[in-house]
Amino acid sequence: MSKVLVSDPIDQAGIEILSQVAQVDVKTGLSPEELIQVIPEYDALMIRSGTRVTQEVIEAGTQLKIVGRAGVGVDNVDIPAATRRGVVVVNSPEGNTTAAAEHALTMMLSLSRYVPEANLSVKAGKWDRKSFIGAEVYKKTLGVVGLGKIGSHVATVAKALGMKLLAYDPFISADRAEQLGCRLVDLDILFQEADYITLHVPKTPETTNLIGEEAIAKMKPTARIINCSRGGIVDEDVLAKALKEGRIAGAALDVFNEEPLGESKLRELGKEVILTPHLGASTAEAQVNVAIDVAEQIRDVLLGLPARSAVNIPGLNPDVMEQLKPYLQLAETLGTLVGQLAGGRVDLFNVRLQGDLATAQSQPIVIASLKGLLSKALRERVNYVNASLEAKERGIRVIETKDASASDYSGSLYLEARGSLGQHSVTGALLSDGEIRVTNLDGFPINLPPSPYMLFTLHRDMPGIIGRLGSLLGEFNVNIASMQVGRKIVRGDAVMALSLDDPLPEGIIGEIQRIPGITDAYTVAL
Ligand SMILES: NC(=O)C1=CN([C@@H]2O[C@H](COP(=O)(O)OP(=O)(O)OC[C@H]3O[C@@H](n4cnc5c(N)ncnc54)[C@H](O)[C@@H]3O)[C@@H](O)[C@H]2O)C=CC1
Ligand SMILES: O=C(O)CCC(=O)C(=O)O
Repeated sequence: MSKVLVSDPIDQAGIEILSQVAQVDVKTGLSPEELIQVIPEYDALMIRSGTRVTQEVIEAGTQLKIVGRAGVGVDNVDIPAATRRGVVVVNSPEGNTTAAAEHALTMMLSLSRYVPEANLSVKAGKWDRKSFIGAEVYKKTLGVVGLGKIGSHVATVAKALGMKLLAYDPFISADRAEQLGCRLVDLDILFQEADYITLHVPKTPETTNLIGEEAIAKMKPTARIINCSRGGIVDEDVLAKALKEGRIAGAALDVFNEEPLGESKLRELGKEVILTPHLGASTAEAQVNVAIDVAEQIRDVLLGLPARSAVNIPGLNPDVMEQLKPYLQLAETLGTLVGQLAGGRVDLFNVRLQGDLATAQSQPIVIASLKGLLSKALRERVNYVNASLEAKERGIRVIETKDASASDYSGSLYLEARGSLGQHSVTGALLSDGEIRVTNLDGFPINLPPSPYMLFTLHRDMPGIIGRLGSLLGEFNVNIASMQVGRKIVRGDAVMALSLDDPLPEGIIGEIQRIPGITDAYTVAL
């Protein structure tokens, strides 16, 4: 039975799903050393933002197949290290969107009306109304930095509050911004015009210290900043100084460079600052959503099924994956076949989607073909996550093309590989019942269902060869399941493709190659 380690607090709904397929151990609060010590036992790791999944953790996790982040941000996981090791990393891209957006809006309104400080004052026995004269957000300008899922929800609600909206997001179209009632502007204009600036971006080299000295210098003295995205996007020392000097009016932060927040000048400030301990996703609803979403994906991956929100399998949209599943199997089978025909050290790999298949998204099919191509060399180490990276690191040049006109079947896949045994090609298609057929080998038309053991020969089309090969296999006690001959012209070059019930014994290939008329022979094990 698989074993899952849950190393951060996760809703019980997630634990129940995992328990259907695995032994689940909940061990929260592990030190980095303790995590490295226990991780070799586990097939899956489920985390929130508390656990850092470093390269050391990934490398120690020799059984690890999947890391599930019950939330959005995966900046606490070393994705390149996971990808290199073929470990799938999944998250819950939408489970806490509403919670995080509502927290940002709560921060904005609380900051405007000094709610936290006023509350403390009443609880301390005071009745001070003069110190808490706030500001209305109605008709004020909100600058949304990052108009993704959370930023869009914030914009929608802020619009209903009567705010004017500016947005900065280099990856969002002006049309999309307009639909949300936002004017898409440059960052400088947003900084200059906004009364409130709310950040909803991932932490990247471009967004690190986005709010620093230069940005603050452009802001109005009445500007207020809200950060419920990631620590480090705001330079905390610069912010504390600007607030102390009254260069901006306020800030509300949920996330920090170091968490838990240690010593910080921000703690010394008054009602103009609100600090919360990374509570954006902390609603009962969001925690159920993310736990279920991620636990289901871990369960599926442990059962050998694809994950719907893998962050390190590029471009594999879940719906597209579902439609393409039979073709992924075809691609992997043909990749394995052509990889063995071409031998090791493949340096060029052509993938051509033909006929109806030419309209499909090619990337998953290329990845599946590469997985097959590398399967002999890398065995179970190669998977959908690392196939492209492994191919790149081996110097394999991958060329993908599409040809809608070139197919006998409604859709087919052509793969060609150049390796130590020369250049070889295979074409394959799916029958109406989903069965795979190899329809062409090195330019020779055939019609062969793939089987675990196969033998291919290149020979002259002349009488007696098939008989001699059959007798030789018989002598070695190898049973032939099916056989196909492909030729372009009578008595010209031809290929023979045999499905075998048994693996070929050592040394037989040399004997096959010595049969007069046979110029080459290859074995393939799928
Ligand atoms: N405080 C909390 O508890 C929570 C924090 N988050 C964080 O909130 C952030 C946003 O999450 P989502 O909206 O779900 O992500 P998302 O991926 O839907 O949106 C992010 C947006 O940022 C944009 N973006 C990327 N680089 C940018 C740049 N240099 N400048 C401007 N825009 C840029 C992207 O185009 C995208 O539209 C993430 O950092 C996530 O980790 C998410 C959930 C809870
Ligand atoms: O797990 C949490 O509470 C943090 C959520 C978060 O920051 C995220 O989903 O990116």
